[in-house]
Order: sequence, then structure tokens, then C-alpha cells
Amino acid sequence: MDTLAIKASGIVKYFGDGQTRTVAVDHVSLEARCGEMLYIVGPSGSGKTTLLSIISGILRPSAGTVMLGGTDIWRLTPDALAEFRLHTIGFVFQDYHLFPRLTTAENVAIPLILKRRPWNDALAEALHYLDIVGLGDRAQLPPVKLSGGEQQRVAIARAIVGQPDLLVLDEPTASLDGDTGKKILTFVRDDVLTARRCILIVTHDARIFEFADRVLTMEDGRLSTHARAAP
Ligand SMILES: Nc1ncnc2c1ncn2[C@@H]1O[C@H](COP(=O)(O)OP(=O)(O)OP(=O)(O)O)[C@@H](O)[C@H]1O
Repeated sequence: MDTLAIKASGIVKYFGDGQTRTVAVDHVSLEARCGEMLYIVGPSGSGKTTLLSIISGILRPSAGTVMLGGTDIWRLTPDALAEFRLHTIGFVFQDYHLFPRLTTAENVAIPLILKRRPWNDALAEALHYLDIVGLGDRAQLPPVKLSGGEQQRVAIARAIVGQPDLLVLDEPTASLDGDTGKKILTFVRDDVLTARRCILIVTHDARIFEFADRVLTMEDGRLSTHARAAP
């Protein structure tokens, strides 16, 4: 990626039509640099998840452009966009999206398998990341046997295992106790964030604000004009 990791311009997203039309994101522009950990905070329903999904190439905007590195992602074909996401972006969604029929280790290995890494290699790497998030002893269990907080850590391990240039985390610590949340964010900040990577986080969790380089506030679909520095 270039130095500018994200350049989103004039993003608008409507849901519905006519009288039921909701403006979820209302002419938002933002930039994030490589090496930066950027937070978006704001009240429930203010459009944070919608904006994150548009920047991550998951939800097509009604208007606007998203440049990730040098790529104008919404001009890619669906296949090219899927390939770009696989190689460039790691996500943690609010509801984790773990596959119930796979073991925890297999869930974490998925991004590597999709990138055609040999099965044993991918599983060994997955185990390494499960150890880092404190779940090495849960590797062979299906996700349904894990607590909500453990599932959240599996989702984080899966997002970082492929070493993505852009890591996008939607409420990554919502189900974690304070100590575990901080431990994981410390790892993400110190080991995952490098000069060529960018991390974008949506959170309500004031306990992890200290890790942010910058905090943007979203309200009623708009980013407030002033970015506030991390407390
Ligand atoms: N798929 C959808 N269809 C219709 N409306 C939607 C859809 N997704 C989001 N919205 C609406 O768009 C607005 C923004 O929602 P969004 O989930 O982006 O907010 P948020 O700030 O992430 O909220 P939270 O903090 O509760 O997750 C809300 O009014 C929501 O009801």
C-alpha cells in the first residue's frame, strides 16, 4: 500500500425507498495513513458499521469512492473485489461469523486455506495465533462450545492470521473483560500494526481508547468536522 492506506470520499449510503428511506452515511470523507490506528466512535445507529462495511468492500455505497492503497475498490468486478479483500483486508464483525461445522483452528486457518497455503502449514499458523489470543487449548473444539468472549478472540485470530494490510475491527472487545481486551489490543497495536498497515476500529469501549492514534466521532451519519486526538 501507499502511505495513504484509506481515502474515502463523499460516501453516502441509503437504505430503503420513499418514506422509509434512511440515510445511514451522509457525505462522509476520511483518510487514514499506513502505520495508523484510527477509531470511529459514536452513538448506536449513527452509521459506524455501515461506513466500515463500505470501506471494507462488503457493502456498496450509494455514492462516493473508496481508495485502499492505489485501488479504487468499488470499480473492481465482484470477483476482483473478493480477491482484493482476501489478500488485503482482515475483519472482525460484530457477530463473529464463525463456521459452526469447523473446529476453532480450522476457522482461524480459513484465510490461509483460501490463499492456497498447504493445509498443515495453515493449521500450524492458526494454532500459533490461537495461542496468542489465549485459546491454544480450545483449538479442536467447534465454536459453539466456546463462550462469547472466546468466539470473539477466535474471530480476532482469524482476522490477523493472514497479516492483512488493512485490519477492520467492529467492536472487537465488546465481549471481553477489561484485562483481556487490553492484552489483545496491546498485541494488535505492537505486533500487527507496522509501518505499512492500518487498523480501523469501531468501538464504544472507552477502556481501549488509549490505543488509538486518532478518534473520529460519527453522529447521524456524519463525521464531526474535528477529529479529536486519542485521550
Ligand atoms: N441493512 C439495513 N437495512 C436498513 N437499514 C439499515 C441497515 N443497516 C443499517 N441500517 C440503518 O442505518 C443506520 C446506521 O446503522 P449502523 O448499524 O451503521 O449504525 P452503528 O453506528 O454501527 O450502530 P451500533 O453502534 O448500534 O452498531 C441505522 O438507522 C440503521 O437502522
